Amino acid sequence: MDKLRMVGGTPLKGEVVIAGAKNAALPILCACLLTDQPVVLRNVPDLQDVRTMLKLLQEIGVTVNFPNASDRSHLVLSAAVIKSSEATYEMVKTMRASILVLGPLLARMHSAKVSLPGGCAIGARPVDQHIKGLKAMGASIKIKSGYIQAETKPPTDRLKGASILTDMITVTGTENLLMAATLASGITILENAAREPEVGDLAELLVKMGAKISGIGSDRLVIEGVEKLHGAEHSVIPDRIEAGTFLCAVAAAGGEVVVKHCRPDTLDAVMVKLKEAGLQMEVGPDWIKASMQGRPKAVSFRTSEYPAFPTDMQAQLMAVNAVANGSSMITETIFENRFMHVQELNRLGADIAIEGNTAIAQGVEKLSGAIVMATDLRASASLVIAGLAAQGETQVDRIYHLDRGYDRMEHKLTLLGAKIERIK
Ligand SMILES: CC(=O)N[C@H]1[C@@H](OP(=O)(O)OP(=O)(O)OC[C@H]2O[C@@H](n3ccc(=O)[nH]c3=O)[C@H](O)[C@@H]2O)O[C@H](CO)[C@@H](O)[C@@H]1O
Ligand SMILES: C=C(OP(=O)(O)O)C(=O)O
Repeated sequence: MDKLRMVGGTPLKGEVVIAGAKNAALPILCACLLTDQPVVLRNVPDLQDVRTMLKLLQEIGVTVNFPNASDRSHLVLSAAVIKSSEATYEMVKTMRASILVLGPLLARMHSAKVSLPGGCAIGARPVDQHIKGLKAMGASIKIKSGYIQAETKPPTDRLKGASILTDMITVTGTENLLMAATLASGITILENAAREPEVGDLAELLVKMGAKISGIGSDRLVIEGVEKLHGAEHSVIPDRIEAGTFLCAVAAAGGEVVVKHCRPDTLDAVMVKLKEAGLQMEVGPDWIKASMQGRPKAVSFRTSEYPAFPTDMQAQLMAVNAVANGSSMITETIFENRFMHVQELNRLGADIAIEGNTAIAQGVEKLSGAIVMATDLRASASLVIAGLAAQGETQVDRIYHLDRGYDRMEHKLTLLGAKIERIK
């Protein structure tokens, strides 16, 4: 198992180029199942979850081509032939986003068998709203032997448009239902839809493929189903979480970094908090120049759905608070168990206590390097940030979690002057 070893204390300096968003790329890759024509994608991040999704799509019958061998971000996918409508437990257990094949497969093939994802480190994460929505669209769904078995009925076999109000805001739930609705007969209204930019990016691609969607970016999506979608070209939006992670690294370790090829307009809530923490930022159309002198100030925050502060940035900003001047309260409202990084940050000398869904951090002047263990994707990022700010050597174990969602993070940090290396 790979590890990251770093020696902290060096301020970061230089430029970092942000990759395409994992959470936009994953549903977008699944959208290619909705058409028998090729879909051309650019700015796809080269990370483990994308490789897993491509493997799953290939098992289903999708052909995947990289037109330029040296550029893994440019892909052509063709789902001309679907040979299987199944996502096995083996695939789904390594990546929950595999559930995103359910809506497109059901819409196009009229049946799908997808393993139930089950819980994971950050929470139970049920998919009941995906199932409820597809049932409202006329699908018959059984849960058998750990699998969601879904089908639509003759004579037309098409899903039917429906008005769907989800019990809570769900990102992949909205995406699954949105994709399914594009090929349904009639009009689907998704109320309480997730407004995350990644949902909007998927919707933009679907429109390019011939889907009729209005309300993109709002919490009410109206989809008029069409009989067929066609091929399209699309560039995945930049990853706001990767950009935010690098901004937090500068806030914690100090220095001056230009975060390039990002979308500052998708980072408002994160930038407000980092500004409060003392990070100086100059913002351009697709870049943020961030600089930090001295210690950050502690900032309290709570996670919530977009456009509020993202849960996927909670651990990274907590690492900043760990070395900040003062104390902060961090409330996690999306996932019930997303504080696994706290005990590892404390192993580095942080002073953070948990009370229910709130973490109370007393900033310390210096963290000291130690061996720590990554428990999930963003927890790993927070440990790397803390390790960069700590005195001495830190080793982060189990970075396969980090590799799921970051495109060569240690390489990008090395270019910024960090003393970091991967140990195989
Ligand atoms: C691949 C992807 O895009 N992952 C993101 C997506 O995950 P994901 O789409 O899985 O997260 P959701 O938005 O669905 O989850 C939000 C909350 O709703 C609950 N829920 C969700 C669906 C459902 O059917 N029933 C239910 O109870 C979840 O357990 C959670 O408490 O959004 C999360 C919240 O922004 C992010 O942290 C993840 O990075
Ligand atoms: C929780 C995350 O991803 P996933 O939903 O794929 O587990 C994340 O990106 O932080």
